[in-house]
Amino acid sequence: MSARFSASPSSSLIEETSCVAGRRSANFHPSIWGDYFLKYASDSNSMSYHGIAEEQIERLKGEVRKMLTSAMYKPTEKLNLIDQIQRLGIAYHFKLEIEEQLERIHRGYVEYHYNDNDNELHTVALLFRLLRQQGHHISNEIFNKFKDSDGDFNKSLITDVHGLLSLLEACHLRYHGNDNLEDALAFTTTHLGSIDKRKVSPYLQKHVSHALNQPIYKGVPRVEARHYIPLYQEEPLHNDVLLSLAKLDFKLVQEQHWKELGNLTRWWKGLEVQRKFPFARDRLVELYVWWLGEYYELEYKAAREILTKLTTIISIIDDIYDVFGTLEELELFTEAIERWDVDVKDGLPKYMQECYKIMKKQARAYFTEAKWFHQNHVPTMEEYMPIALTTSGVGLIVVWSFLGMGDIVTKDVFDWLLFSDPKMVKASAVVSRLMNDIAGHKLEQKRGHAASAVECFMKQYGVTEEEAKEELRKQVVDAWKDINEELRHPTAVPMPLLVQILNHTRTMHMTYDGETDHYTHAGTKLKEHVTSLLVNPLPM
Ligand SMILES: CC(C)=CCC/C(C)=C/COP(=O)(O)OP(=O)(O)O
Repeated sequence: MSARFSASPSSSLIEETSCVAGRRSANFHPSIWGDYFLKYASDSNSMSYHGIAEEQIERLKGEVRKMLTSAMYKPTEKLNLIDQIQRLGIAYHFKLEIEEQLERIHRGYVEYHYNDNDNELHTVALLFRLLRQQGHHISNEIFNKFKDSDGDFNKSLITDVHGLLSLLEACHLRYHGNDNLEDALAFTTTHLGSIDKRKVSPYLQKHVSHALNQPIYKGVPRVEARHYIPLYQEEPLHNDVLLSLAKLDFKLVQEQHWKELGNLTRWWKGLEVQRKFPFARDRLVELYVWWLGEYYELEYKAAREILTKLTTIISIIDDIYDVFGTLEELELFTEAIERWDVDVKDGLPKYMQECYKIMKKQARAYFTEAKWFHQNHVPTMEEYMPIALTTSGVGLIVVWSFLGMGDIVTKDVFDWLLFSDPKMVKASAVVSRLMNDIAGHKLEQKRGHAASAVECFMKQYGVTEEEAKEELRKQVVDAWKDINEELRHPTAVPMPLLVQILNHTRTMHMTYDGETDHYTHAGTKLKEHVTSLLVNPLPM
């Protein structure tokens, strides 16, 4: 007999349901943060640090703007300046200036081939990375001049640690068929992994060991800025203006984040989630940090709030389908969602109707996975992937994340998103789903979970777990190449929106990198990110 949900859930609901035979429990660890951030909740708009820092920040911004536009700097110096500004997390203040400077540098490169005589690996690799990142066309053949007559990268480069580091970072922007960058990735990884520490400064050593684990292009911008600011301070030739601006800006924005998270904690407590859904993951803070990964700027306050609230609810729904609900309950629940009226009488705009449909599609996909589990069915990859890409939640998240982005999100953008099956969104979903499946495989199978891509692949192709994971990792690499290609001009929709999807992919990559699902088991990597972004002060 299955339990019935009452209109107002109470603790008796759980007592009633917990005795149902066959119901699983995942024993998710409780919230790590509890009420920690409640102390920051506030209805007032004032921020104590704001007044002190704002004037200083404006002055420093003016100085940086002058540096960026000054004719005194050579293109190479400008590239280094832009790289530092981006790594320090302050590029959003200089979007137009950076765009204009890179445009000029690109023109110089295309029309005057100014770079052809540049044999410094660092400069060439930085030029390549910054231009591709901005959507400009630049061929990977630019690196062929660093190869010898056998087609291998020149052995003399091995001692150029700075150059190798920049080449490694550039490799992550490769497209399909950029074979020399595949070689470059192997070459740089091998040689950077065995550098002679006596010959390299401690600053450069730290930089190298970080880049080997976390390439800048795939890193979450706010997390990387928090890592880079203190590291940049150790760089003997650092620029004081950039450093001061980065620190002040980080602190000012952090104060806003504290307040948002304080208010979200208050909202979350009011929902009494722990009492009503004790079986579910309580991950408000982790989700908030995910969405800081998408946008951390002050202007996206409302967007972060929308995303955090909606995804805390989706996370509970995910646990109802994946863990707690019995098949009969899940059927009732899915039918109830299906009954949501899309054709509301007064006529919702079409894109809003689509939001309903997406939510229904999500519930249907969760239900399909639940049925597979209850029927012990291991689908083929062809059967599995369309459903699993939906349950990755990327389609849903991209729609929700665009809602708070203001006027840049036009009707055409929603048409592209909802009706054209965009390659960028699909590739992002592939990265999220496959990395999630690889990371969660062992523990999910132990507690009982629908088959993941790892099992589907093993069964269909008769291979071992390691072989399946290896193949799925290759598919992740290919999906990243799709993403890189979609960022080329002319882009399907304005670049900031694609960067938003890129940021989502980066956040998922960070969460599911390796063999642990860091969202479910939030006590290690994600806890470190919460601590560094929202608890530990940035040394001033
Ligand atoms: C991107 C979205 C929708 C975020 C909301 C929270 C959520 C459901 C996270 C994924 O959990 P999981 O790692 O258990 O995922 P799954 O159950 O799909 O494996």
